[in-house]
Amino acid sequence: MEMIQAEELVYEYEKRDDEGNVVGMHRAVDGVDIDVRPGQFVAILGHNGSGKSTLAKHMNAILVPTGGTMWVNGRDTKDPNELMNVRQSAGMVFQNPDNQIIGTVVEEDVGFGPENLGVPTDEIWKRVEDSLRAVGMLEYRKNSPNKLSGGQKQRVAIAGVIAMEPQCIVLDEPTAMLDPNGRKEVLRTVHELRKRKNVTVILITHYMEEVVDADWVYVMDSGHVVMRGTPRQIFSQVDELKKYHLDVPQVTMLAEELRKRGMDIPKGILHREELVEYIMKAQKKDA
Ligand SMILES: Nc1ncnc2c1ncn2[C@@H]1O[C@H](COP(=O)(O)OP(=O)(O)OP(=O)(O)O)[C@@H](O)[C@H]1O
Repeated sequence: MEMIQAEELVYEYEKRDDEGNVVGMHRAVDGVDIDVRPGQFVAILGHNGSGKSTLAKHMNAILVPTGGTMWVNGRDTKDPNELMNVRQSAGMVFQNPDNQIIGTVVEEDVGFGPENLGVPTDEIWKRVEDSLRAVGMLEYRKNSPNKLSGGQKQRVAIAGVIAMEPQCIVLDEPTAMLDPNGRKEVLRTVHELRKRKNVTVILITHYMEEVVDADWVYVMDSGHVVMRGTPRQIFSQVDELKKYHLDVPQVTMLAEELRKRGMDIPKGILHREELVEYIMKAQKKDA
């Protein structure tokens, strides 16, 4: 069974005038099909306003479709009886860590989720410890979240989500407000989590570098999925991506430049080491 499945998903927001009267509808997601299998790392790319957040909010029933269907762990999110199950299956991490952290002490904050689920107290403490360890924040358990860096706060927010033991974690531009170090920290944490807990990860981002290790990539534009494939397939299509106002990772761009100038390098290079190998080979051939 798929972990996340959308079929012909449509979501329309109401457009309102200054007085608050509904003056029309705006279709933010327009007939989207996606499939995410358990344990996969799937990335969703798209420039501002392409509908990524609206789609993400369907994955734990913050929004329910106005057309089509979203299943989370096999459950239709439109069914009110499944709400708890859906919310427990897929945890969400948002852009701004300040809006997600409510506790005044780190460990208390991480414990809120399981507490709300009615988890017994000693089990809560076990989960808090385990989750903080998984994101590398255990030594900060007694700290006040206010004093942490953006990256650390975001890792606490992630710990708060995994303490609820979801099978799937949806991260909606979790690094958008972070400096380069914070971004690296959070990304490393997400990858560690996948390895240790085998959770399904859905990462919404517009940083191309964050996508190279994904199993599958969806590109969105104007509410539609316009490209889908492995990172290599997606980043081989530099011109197509430009059409959707997206770049390719720097290393892919550099490889593309060299390829255009006649060096024997294939399309869709994703890793620096790969590029170095090809350059070395090309040099040897010339020598
Ligand atoms: N609450 C809302 N009410 C009305 N329109 C909205 C609302 N939220 C988003 N929209 C509109 O829906 C479209 C898709 O927005 P969405 O936030 O899903 O895109 P996004 O790809 O996540 O963008 P970003 O990268 O800026 O977060 C945009 O045109 C946006 O203006």
